[in-house]
Amino acid sequence: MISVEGLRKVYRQGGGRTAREVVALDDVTLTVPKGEIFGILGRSGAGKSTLIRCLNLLERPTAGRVVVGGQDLTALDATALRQQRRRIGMVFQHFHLLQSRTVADNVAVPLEILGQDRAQRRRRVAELLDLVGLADRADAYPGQLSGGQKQRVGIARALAAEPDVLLSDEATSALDGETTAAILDLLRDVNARLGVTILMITHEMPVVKAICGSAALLEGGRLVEHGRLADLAADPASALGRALLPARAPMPQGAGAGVLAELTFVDPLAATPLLGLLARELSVAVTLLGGGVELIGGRRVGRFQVGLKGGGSATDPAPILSFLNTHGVRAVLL
Ligand SMILES: Nc1ncnc2c1ncn2[C@@H]1O[C@H](COP(=O)(O)OP(=O)(O)OP(=O)(O)O)[C@@H](O)[C@H]1O
Repeated sequence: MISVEGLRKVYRQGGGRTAREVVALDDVTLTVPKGEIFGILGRSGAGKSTLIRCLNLLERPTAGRVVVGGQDLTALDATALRQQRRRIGMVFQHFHLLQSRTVADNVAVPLEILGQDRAQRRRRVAELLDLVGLADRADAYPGQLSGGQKQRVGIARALAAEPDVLLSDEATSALDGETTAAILDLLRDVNARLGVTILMITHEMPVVKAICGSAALLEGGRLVEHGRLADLAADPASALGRALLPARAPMPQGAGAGVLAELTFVDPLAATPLLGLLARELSVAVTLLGGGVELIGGRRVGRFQVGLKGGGSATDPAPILSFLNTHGVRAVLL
């Protein structure tokens, strides 16, 4: 649904002699499949907002292509671009609602731009407010709403023109924990019911963990990693994976437990018999020292710290690690 190829954005900051160039995006290449909820993580200044503004061409990239639904946005003239932008809805951190308009009239803005008549607009607005759970607040003004309700209006407005893609720029960053969870539930529901592809920009890992199937990490304008959440979490070398499944409390010293290792696997139920196999085939005793199982990207991912003893492990753990790795368990020595 979204394909970004070699995206580069260079800003000029300052003027005259002190002018300097800032590379906000550097050769970013990314594909987001239809129906996916995709998270873009990164610290402040990593280039997240620039990426989202380049995705709908609010900002023109210095180089590279942005293809949405098969249409190369970077190749379009202004009129064609306005048409295509309707396929992309935007949700903002600070909502950007018109304070002098009611909830219903805020949601109707994109429909007015589309030229729909009053009856069509009224029908569609009622549908949208129902979808976001605000049917009873149609005549309220934004100033009379809570933050979570304002964001529901923002989401209804973003969906009004039936977009294929929703771009969410820190949509929950101004909300408390409970409200964040409710808004994420709503976005998940919108994704499941309408099939809208959602790209979420956030600096909060819990947001990604709660809702995304895949994610990417931006650092200094470069995309340093991306993939499916469960695969990232199962990869001990992945920075995103480490953040998804951080180390637990300090591990107790496994006195007499043998060589210490960390085992990571997707779907622990399928992997568990392997520990029995280790005992039978390599005569290795496995002592469980720590770890746990979490639901990440809709899949169960386990990470356990273990002691491995016997089977020659005291001197050479390589055969055990290689046995585990060939059976789909990522095993590293601690
Ligand atoms: N309009 C602009 N003019 C000049 N430089 C800019 C402009 N917009 C962004 N930048 C610079 O580009 C870099 C990336 O900024 P961007 O706002 O995309 O980061 P971000 O990851 O969204 O950060 P935050 O989470 O703080 O919003 C920063 O160094 C920033 O100073």
